Amino acid sequence: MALEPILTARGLVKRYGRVTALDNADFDLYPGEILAVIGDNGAGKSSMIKAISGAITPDEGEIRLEGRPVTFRSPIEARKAGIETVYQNLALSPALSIADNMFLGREIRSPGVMGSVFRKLDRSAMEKFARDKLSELGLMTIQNINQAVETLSGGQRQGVAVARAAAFGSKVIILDEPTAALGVKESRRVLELILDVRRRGIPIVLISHNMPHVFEVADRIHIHRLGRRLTVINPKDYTMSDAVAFMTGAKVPEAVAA
Ligand SMILES: Nc1ncnc2c1ncn2[C@@H]1O[C@H](COP(=O)(O)OP(=O)(O)OP(=O)(O)O)[C@@H](O)[C@H]1O
Repeated sequence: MALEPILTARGLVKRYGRVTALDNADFDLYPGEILAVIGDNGAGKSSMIKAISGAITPDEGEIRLEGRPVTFRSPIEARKAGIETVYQNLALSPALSIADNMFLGREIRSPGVMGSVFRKLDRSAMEKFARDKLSELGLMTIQNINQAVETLSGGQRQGVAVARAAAFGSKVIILDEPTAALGVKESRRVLELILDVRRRGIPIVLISHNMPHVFEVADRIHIHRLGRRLTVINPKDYTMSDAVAFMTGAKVPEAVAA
């Protein structure tokens, strides 16, 4: 295991009225790893990820990126710090092209006054960047980057979203159920993409209910239960049914029982 975690959370609390979504939750992500986050419905996985990615502000607790305390007031602030999140609903704009989608909200402007004053986009620079990023990740099966995203398959869309995250997420990529809506072949492609991203040295947080996918790619599995981290397991040491039993409370991991 690498030395120091790149991203940590300690004692996160988030209440919605009388519901406690996060109840003293801890989290650690190490450099270069794929960390799966699993848990029953309502366990607080999304709330934890939202806190880490700036989508909600926790009531209590501390988040550190590379050892330094951070407070994200919005997802944009988290992104600026290098944390990219791909949500299940993707936030791609179907009618726009692949290249445009790669740059939503951070378009490259033309040099000089045309860009700074007239906000003219540097299309060729954006297309080149999109093509480079997609081919780096082996996604150039998408032939035409000026193609509208609505003409792509679900797996290709997920690919564009992951490529975008990988292109800009300089430090951490968070994927929320990236294979949930996909068929077998497309899921496979996305899993390969996740492994490619890890090979390039970027750590990934993978929230998933799909145990085979989790066990296939994760280096460690964070099990969330009743608003907090129950334990972290190595997928080599446990079976999928152990993981599900821990998640639902049917079994208690030895470390926790002790
Ligand atoms: N905006 C909100 N308002 C009120 N309650 C909320 C809100 N967001 C989450 N909750 C509640 O907080 C708890 C944790 O929800 P969260 O979405 O974090 O769980 P989850 O583990 O991601 O679940 P799932 O796997 O079903 O997506 C749930 O009881 C949920 O109903």
